[in-house]
Amino acid sequence: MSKTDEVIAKTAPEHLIDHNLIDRDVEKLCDGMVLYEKRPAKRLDGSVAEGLFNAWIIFNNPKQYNSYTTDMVKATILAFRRASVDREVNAVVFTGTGDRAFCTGGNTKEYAEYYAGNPQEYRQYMRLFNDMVSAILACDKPVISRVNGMRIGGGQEIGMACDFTIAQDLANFGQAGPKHGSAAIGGATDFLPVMIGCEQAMISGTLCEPFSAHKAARLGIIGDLVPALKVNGKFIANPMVITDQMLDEYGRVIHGEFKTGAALKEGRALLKEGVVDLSLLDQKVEEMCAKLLETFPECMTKSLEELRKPKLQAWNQNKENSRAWLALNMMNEARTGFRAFNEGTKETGREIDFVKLRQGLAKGVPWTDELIESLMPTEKK
Ligand SMILES: CC(C)(COP(=O)(O)OP(=O)(O)OC[C@H]1O[C@@H](n2cnc3c(N)ncnc32)[C@H](O)[C@@H]1OP(=O)(O)O)[C@@H](O)C(=O)NCCC(=O)NCCSC(=O)C1=CCCCC1=O
Repeated sequence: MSKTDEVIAKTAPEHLIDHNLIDRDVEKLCDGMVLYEKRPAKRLDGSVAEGLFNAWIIFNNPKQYNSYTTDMVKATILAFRRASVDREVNAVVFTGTGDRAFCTGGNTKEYAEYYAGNPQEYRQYMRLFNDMVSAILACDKPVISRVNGMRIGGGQEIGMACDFTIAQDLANFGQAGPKHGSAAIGGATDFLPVMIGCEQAMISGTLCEPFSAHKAARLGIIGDLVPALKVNGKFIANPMVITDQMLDEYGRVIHGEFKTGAALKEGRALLKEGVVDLSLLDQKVEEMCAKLLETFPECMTKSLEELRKPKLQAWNQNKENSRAWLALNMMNEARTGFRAFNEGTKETGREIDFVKLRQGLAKGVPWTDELIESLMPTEKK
């Protein structure tokens, strides 16, 4: 027994007060669609730090790209609270099941089939959503977004609320809002300008064009990335993205941009040949957890509190107005856009004809059920 072990044995209180909010398994709140696991924390040399853990909060809805349902949002709030007050927890790893998606945001089926046209219900949902973002930003432990696959829409928003992001390099990032009837005001419009500057934030928050993990690293949205594709037993960089060239012939930065034409075709073929292996991602995440472990805990929490302020201040300034606007928007554009995504298919497309809508609005047509119905992507475009 070391000297410190002796002191611990002598001075630890017999009874500890539990500061957790509710004493129920997170999994039970949402049919196992959010998992909460305590995994042994390790030192930098890889040895287990006995009695200490990292809390893994895992979205487990892979068939719907780990989009979150209302029950999952509730479970996530409580999971973050649990990790925040657990004395044994060093860091939180926030991730999703599988290798396709970290999270693609709110569950569009639920949006289309329950919340569409029901603003008072969506306002209540948005209370929960806002609490989920706030729970991440208020967690007393450092939060790492382990990006196992695409991080889109609300998924990108909750990802950006985290303190660190480590991604596998096949993952894409971006917003979905204005294409699907929403505005990216669940955190993106607050965090993006702070993280990547106003111009890039504007591009991401309005145009909804996905970008690669390599570009995300270049822009500064993520802290680190690792390769995930193994071809013939060897890790290679995402073959659908330009990773071996910085500039094009005109001096424009192209590193991290998606390949096009024949190069893209080749990249896709290579992707099919390989297998996705997230072991390097886990290694990097463990390494980050170990670095965080080897620090003073209260100084760590204070540093987090201070460094989160730019994000938190923007978020707190806007979140209530955003909630109210999003609720009312469920009467028309969200109602239309999320229904279109939910009812459309790969064949019909999952977006409305935006020009047709704009042509109607230019003539002053009101938002009627008939208008919405006419915009659904039922015919082949
Ligand atoms: C671009 C995509 C993320 C990926 O496209 P692709 O790779 O072509 O896959 P799909 O065939 O589209 O999807 C595969 C299956 O997953 C289902 N899916 C995907 N995303 C969701 C989701 N968010 N909710 C429910 N189900 C989802 C999809 O239906 C497919 O299943 P199927 O059985 O039909 O084969 C693309 O999937 C995409 O654009 N997804 C939707 C993104 C989105 O609109 N998210 C919501 C954004 S809004 C939001 O998150 C908000 C947060 C809080 C504030 C308010 C707000 O709006």
